Amino acid sequence: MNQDAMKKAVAEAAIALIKPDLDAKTIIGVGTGSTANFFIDALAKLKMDFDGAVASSEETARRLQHHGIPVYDLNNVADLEVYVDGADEANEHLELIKGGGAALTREKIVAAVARRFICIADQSKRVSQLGAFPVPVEVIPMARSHVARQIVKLGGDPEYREGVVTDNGNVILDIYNMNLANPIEIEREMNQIVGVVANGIFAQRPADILLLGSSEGVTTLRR
Ligand SMILES: O=C(CO)[C@H](O)[C@H](O)COP(=O)(O)O
Repeated sequence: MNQDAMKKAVAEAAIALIKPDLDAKTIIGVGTGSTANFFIDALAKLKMDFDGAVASSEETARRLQHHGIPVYDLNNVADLEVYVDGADEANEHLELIKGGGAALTREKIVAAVARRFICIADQSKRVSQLGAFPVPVEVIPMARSHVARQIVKLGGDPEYREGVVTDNGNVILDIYNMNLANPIEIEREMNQIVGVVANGIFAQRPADILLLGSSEGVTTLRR
């Protein structure tokens, strides 16, 4: 089974998981990336069974709308039953690194609001310790150098993601070699730096369910 087939399999497993709880009022939070795209395409087949979606990026909003799924502004949504999204890394505690697609801030906001966060990923994303994947940090453009210097003091090696502007008009620093033995602490410390909008460590709000695809099938991990 190739990687795309695994992504499709976990996307369909997420659909099977949420389907029994859908009703005409359900609004679903939808993530960003290639795995999330498989989820959106599968979700389209159920579009008569729920109300609509909140998107974690402009790209996801466009894909949902292309399928005829209504997209709501999160500010107008009181209750978000579930959020489904991919990840760049996931550990056994369902703590994640996200933001390879530069959508981490909106992803974090939607994950914070949702009652359940289902993470979908292929087996290659599973790690024993987070941190081989560089941690993306969304930064206010004028603070880029200041934030980079502060991150060096925390032990990381920041690299500016050239040419990328987020949906919020900001820039991304990718942080290499950060020691993430305690991801909650590093997530907090990076959030303290003036100019940081959000960082891609999802440890304070990890996933509730992780669906991992491998050639043997889909494994479900719960917190
Ligand atoms: O965090 C993300 C986007 O900001 C994605 O969920 C993450 O990069 C995984 O992407 P993919 O499913 O394409 O491997």
